[in-house]
Amino acid sequence: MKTKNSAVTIGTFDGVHKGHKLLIEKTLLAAKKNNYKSVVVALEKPVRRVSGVLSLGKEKIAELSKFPVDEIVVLKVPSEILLSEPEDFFNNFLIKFLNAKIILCGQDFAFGKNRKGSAAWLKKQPNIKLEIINPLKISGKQISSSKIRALLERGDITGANKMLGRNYYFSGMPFKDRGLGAKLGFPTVNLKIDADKLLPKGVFVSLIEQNGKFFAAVTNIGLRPTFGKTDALICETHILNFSGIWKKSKTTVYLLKKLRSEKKFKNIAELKAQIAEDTLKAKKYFQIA
Ligand SMILES: Cc1cc2nc3c(=O)[nH]c(=O)nc-3n(C[C@H](O)[C@H](O)[C@H](O)COP(=O)(O)O)c2cc1C
Ligand SMILES: Nc1ncnc2c1ncn2[C@@H]1O[C@H](COP(=O)(O)OP(=O)(O)O)[C@@H](O)[C@H]1O
Repeated sequence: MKTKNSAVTIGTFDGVHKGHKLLIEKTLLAAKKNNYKSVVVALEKPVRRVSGVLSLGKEKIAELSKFPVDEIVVLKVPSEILLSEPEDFFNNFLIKFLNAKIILCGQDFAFGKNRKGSAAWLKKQPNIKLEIINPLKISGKQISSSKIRALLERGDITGANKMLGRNYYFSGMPFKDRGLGAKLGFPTVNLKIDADKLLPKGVFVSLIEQNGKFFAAVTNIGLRPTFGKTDALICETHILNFSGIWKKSKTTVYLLKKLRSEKKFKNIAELKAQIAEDTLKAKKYFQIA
């Protein structure tokens, strides 16, 4: 049986940012106008090595599922289909499998061996309409996943959130650490986060969520240099006005604003005073006492 014709958008969609949103909305519109089904083809992760991803596979699917698209297809990276000649990908996957009639993509999208299947290449193929979407700009700056990654690496969470059109988040399971936080007067929820996820360093105003419940908080992402530097980045969150027990189930942290960079303090008293100040600033941000 022949499946319904489709309007297809293809991309890596790392972060599912505001530019991606525009691309998906245009795909939905094209599908509606022509009575086609709407399809998003997303690469599981960037083909080229990156310092960390904005969205892990599951997060990407969750973000893409917020749009009323008919179908989401996730392609493994690397996969045979992505490494094949662009003709194979085009004929077997896009035309025969998806019945694509319209393809929408960003200027720089390319698939197939040696990135031969570029937008220019697609334009030359018969029986297909190609719509290239110009990159969306914010205050004159082009939105892109690599730009957002660079902003996060600089700790510019405000800039990154603007381009994402949402607050940057990450999830993990809480784990028990050395118990120093409570002794310090600031207990923290420590999260184990997938090593592929990009984490900005610093102290942030944040929201912490578990089972749909959100709490105002402060989060430190760093190496804790004052207490004997750790090898890998640690992520710890002190919840404002909370003194219960945080359950050992999936927890998500949303970063709202950077307060400062992490630093090595001369002694515990100085670190304690600084965390007290961070906490006060976060309370002011949320307008809570
Ligand atoms: C808001 C906040 C800011 C922090 N800032 C720093 C910092 O600048 N330098 C540092 O060495 N540790 C910092 N820490 C980490 C503390 O050293 C950490 O909470 C303490 O070591 C507790 O460790 P534990 O998880 O083993 O109990 C910060 C923690 C929080 C919650
Ligand atoms: N305000 C709070 N913010 C974060 N965790 C809190 C808070 N109040 C109580 N807790 C509890 O304290 C635990 C962390 O205590 P802490 O001494 O920092 O231990 P750890 O060494 O595991 O970081 C949390 O897992 C949580 O159950």
